[in-house]
Amino acid sequence: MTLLLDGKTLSENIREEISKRVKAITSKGYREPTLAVVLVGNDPASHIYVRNKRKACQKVGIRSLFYHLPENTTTPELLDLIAYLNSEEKVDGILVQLPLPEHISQQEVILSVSPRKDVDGFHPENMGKLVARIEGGFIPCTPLGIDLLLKHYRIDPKGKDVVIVGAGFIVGRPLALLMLWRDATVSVCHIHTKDITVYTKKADILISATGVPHLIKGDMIKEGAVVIDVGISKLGDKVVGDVDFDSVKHKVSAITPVPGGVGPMTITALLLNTLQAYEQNMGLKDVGL
Ligand SMILES: Nc1nc2c(c(=O)[nH]1)N[C@@H](CN(C=O)c1ccc(C(=O)N[C@@H](CCC(=O)O)C(=O)O)cc1)CN2
Ligand SMILES: [Mg+2]
Repeated sequence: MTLLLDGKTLSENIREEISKRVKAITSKGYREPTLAVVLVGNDPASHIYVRNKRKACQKVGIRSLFYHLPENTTTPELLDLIAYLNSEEKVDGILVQLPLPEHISQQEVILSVSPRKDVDGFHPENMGKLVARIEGGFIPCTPLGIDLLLKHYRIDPKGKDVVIVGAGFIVGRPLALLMLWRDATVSVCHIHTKDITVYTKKADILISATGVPHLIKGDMIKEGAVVIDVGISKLGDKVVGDVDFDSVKHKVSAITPVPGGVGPMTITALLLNTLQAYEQNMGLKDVGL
């Protein structure tokens, strides 16, 4: 029997808990948590993700402020906005949707967000905490969502061979650090890997985050492996992942669907990070809340 790792239902349950926590705090007279969402340009997928994030915020009682800047925004203009949001006491979290237009320096933008408001966990201070295994930083949303999904289904990466396909900044690299934190033996494959099948075939837990539709086929996988599919691509009208679900599903012990697996967990992790930013900003733990 193959276990379907249902990120949609788990997300709904966690969001319910977040909503209860927000209600409990605001009913004591505290203001609501606030997330500033920044979108530059008109990438259609980014528009959808931002809309979904804002809807999710609204449902759990997090206020979201939306800053939609034109495609031709310059790096200094964007940095000015971020400096303002950093200084605003009532803004707990700042999220700059990626990818940014080519002419904007992603590096400068990431460095400019205050580490205490960096709910995406992209600032080097937060990435550094991931390297050093220091609690209390922000963990990037997709890696955190995957970690929560594995925990929920009692899949412990400790001592396992975890193979990550894709070494991107948003998922692959921070996920490798998080899986090391969880005591897994981690391999990361990328565009220059000679033969990814050598690695995928030995994975106890295989996580693919490439955006190449149906890259991972059944004959590339070890019998009984756990497969986590981070990819989201369009094939015609269908949303598909990196994993060729039909050829893989009978061979594995557990697998995430696309949609409804990692995607919703990414947004749930953002809500959790925003709640964490709010609680730290308001000093709620100091007053016993
Ligand atoms: N600042 C950030 N930018 C980006 C991030 C991020 O974490 N922070 N991640 C990705 C995109 N992303 C969130 O921003 C994201 C992608 C997909 C989903 C999702 O729920 N997917 C659905 C399917 C969606 C569909 O039908 O098209 C699913 O898997 O069920 C959520 C978030 C890049 N940018
Ligand atoms: Mg999914």
